[in-house]
Amino acid sequence: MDAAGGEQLSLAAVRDALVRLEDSVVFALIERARHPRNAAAYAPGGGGAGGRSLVEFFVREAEALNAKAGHYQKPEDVPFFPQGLPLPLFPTKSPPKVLHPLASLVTVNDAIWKMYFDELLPLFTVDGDDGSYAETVALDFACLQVLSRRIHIGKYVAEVKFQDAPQDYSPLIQAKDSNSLMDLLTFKAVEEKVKKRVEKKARTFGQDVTLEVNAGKQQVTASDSECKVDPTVLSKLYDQWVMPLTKDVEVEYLLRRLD
Ligand SMILES: C=C(O[C@@H]1C=C(C(=O)O)C=C[C@H]1O)C(=O)O
Repeated sequence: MDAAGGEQLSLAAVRDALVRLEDSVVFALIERARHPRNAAAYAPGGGGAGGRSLVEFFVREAEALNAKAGHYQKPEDVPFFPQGLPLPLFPTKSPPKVLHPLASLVTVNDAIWKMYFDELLPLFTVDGDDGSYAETVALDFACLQVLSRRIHIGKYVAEVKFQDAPQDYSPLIQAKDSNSLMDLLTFKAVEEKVKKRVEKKARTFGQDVTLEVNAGKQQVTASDSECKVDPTVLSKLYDQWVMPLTKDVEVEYLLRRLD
């Protein structure tokens, strides 16, 4: 992962990459929240799209285009519909081989897809239909991609943790003890900070910036209901789904690490 320092992996560098991606996650949700739910974009489509919903049609087509351009070569860039993706049409540079070769098999995208549409979308979009279906699904794709990237960076997190303490991880991997691996790789104090920081980022990035001077201050702090995305949704997203799924990726990667 270039963002984590090329072939030189460290937990600090990987965590830095995760912190920067929080900005992208918050902005992607803010953009999608400009439109209401637009349920028609998720309903089964007509014959022209093989009965698929607009969102599925869009993501499949967008991933095919991305693949032709050379995307999905890195272990953290995982397509939602990998079956039958076209090959790159242009030369690609192989990413540094810092992970175990089986890393490419690890994907939790099905769970991310289900979480995003069934749980998350209703929390940060309002009921309604503004007819902007094409924009809506493009914004959904942006949200899905950034969430997936963030979560699959868990492969690098797991590799660094393994390299830092092979003597602790190896017996658990050999025993296929997923629960103990999960306990070993979990840092509760880090998770608490992540939740607080994403909530703060949503509160900061989600305000309208004005130049009006109010009571001597350049910018009045918005209440949560005035923010473009409810900041508590961000901490819930990370607490209930993003961090648990990242840790699932870590465990899945580690279970293959000695193969
Ligand atoms: C990613 C890490 O592993 C776990 C998952 C975290 C996350 O997804 O943010 C945070 C702490 C750990 O419990 C990490 O240690 O940084």
